[in-house]
Amino acid sequence: MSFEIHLSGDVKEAVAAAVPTLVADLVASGITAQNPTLWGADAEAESSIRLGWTEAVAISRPLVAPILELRDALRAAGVNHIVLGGMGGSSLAPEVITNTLGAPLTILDSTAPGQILAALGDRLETSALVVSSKSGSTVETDSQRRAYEAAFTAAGINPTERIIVVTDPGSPLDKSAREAGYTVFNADPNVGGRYSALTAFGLVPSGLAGADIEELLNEAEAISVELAVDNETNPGLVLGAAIAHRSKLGIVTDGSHIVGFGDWVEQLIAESTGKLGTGVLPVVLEPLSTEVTAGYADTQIVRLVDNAHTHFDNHAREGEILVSGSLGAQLLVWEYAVVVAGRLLGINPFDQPDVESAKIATRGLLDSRPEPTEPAFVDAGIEVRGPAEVIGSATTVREVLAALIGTLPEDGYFSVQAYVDRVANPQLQGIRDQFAAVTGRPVTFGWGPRFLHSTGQFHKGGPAVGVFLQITETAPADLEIPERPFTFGELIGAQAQGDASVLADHGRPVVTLTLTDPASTIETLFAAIAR
Ligand SMILES: O=P(O)(O)OC[C@H]1O[C@H](O)[C@H](O)[C@@H](O)[C@@H]1O
Repeated sequence: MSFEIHLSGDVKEAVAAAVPTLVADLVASGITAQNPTLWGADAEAESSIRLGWTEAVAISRPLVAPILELRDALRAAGVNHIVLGGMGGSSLAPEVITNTLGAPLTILDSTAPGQILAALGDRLETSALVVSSKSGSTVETDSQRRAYEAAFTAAGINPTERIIVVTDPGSPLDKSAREAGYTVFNADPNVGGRYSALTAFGLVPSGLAGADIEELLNEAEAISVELAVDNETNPGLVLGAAIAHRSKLGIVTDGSHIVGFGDWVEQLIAESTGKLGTGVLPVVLEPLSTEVTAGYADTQIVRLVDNAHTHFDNHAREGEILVSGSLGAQLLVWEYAVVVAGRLLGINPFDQPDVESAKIATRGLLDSRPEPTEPAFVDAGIEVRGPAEVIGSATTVREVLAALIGTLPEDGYFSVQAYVDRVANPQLQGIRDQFAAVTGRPVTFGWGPRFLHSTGQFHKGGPAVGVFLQITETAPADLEIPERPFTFGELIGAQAQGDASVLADHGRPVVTLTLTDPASTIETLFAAIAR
């Protein structure tokens, strides 16, 4: 079987109670037939143009041959390194696909100047860039394209031979890229970004990088009939009811062949469900994370394993969800499950009403260029900024972190948002485990600006129980964005500040720590998290 699910304990009971109604309401066949009325009248305008992913396998088949032809032509021209510029739904699927299938792909979903500089300095002579943007107007992706165009040109390489564009037909990027002479792949416009894994957005960069995309489509096809049938064992209905059971979902990869699934599914769940004050918070975890071993009443654990039934017999705990299956099947089952969960939660799983607010705040800051705010204090090279009611009389990072953690509500979560060069400072992610141990609550970690296109929607639109720690850096070097009035450093700075102001407008506590010398101050920061 290409997908298996195993349930036990109270989540099994919750699913048994919810699924018969979903079967009686013909939800599974309705999704497959692209019935836009399943999420209520308010969602209908959006859902009527967002269900194309249910037939993505059939629509994408004809793309396979041209992608493989281009891959071979690039290889013949000496290109041996594919870079992907794209955010959220335009890069998270290729990331999990290529990591799982062993095809090397450099993902550039950042505006951190150090990360852009490092990518530009890595095998430029033999690189090709895939620029992926559904809307064709995402500022990060546009900036990445500009940087590569300039770098290719400066190196004497014709950008039209090295830049490939994936976008919706008729987008601003579609028009400008065709005019510039780039190779363009159009995606199905009736599929939203986070549901686009099996469309051109998932397939073009993955196929160019060498992944077996035909097999991926076969894997998804193998589960599609099961997903369309209105019966109580339908995996989309069962998983959908299971993930809607609690307000937080800990996603644990535990011996699965799939690498990095959590980051892809995190966007799908957070953007689809986190709105109107409700939603399921995805928390990407490891088997030994505190959230898994401590077990919180509001946090459902789902384990991605390689055989759901034998794994349960051998390892898992009562009350967990276990899923196993091929990558192609997982992608499609989770897309069904999330829209089923959306129906159970009473929200529209196809919009992202709060993402725009951070973009507007960022644009405003880039236009008005306010004077930088002075830090409340500086401790050992770390500048501290935040609301007076949180900072209070604190004079050290340790004290301010304790004060911020003190604002966590009983049902809250702690969110770390690092607007930092992740390639140069990967160890910063380890801070998540430390906060999980000291807060006793679920902790999420996101690299900025990447997470703005993923969990950012939930932070603003979901239940108002998040507490936020921003970590920014004084980057060692900055980089111009060709023909733009701001640099990469100014852009990422405005993104952090813009999102902080929107979170504050939502009444959420946000403290910003700026590492003035990331290489040396990360250790200081780790030491400041009191145990
Ligand atoms: O593909 P693009 O249009 O560039 O969009 C990239 C991302 O932008 C926004 O943040 C949306 O909320 C995401 O759902 C989307 O994946």
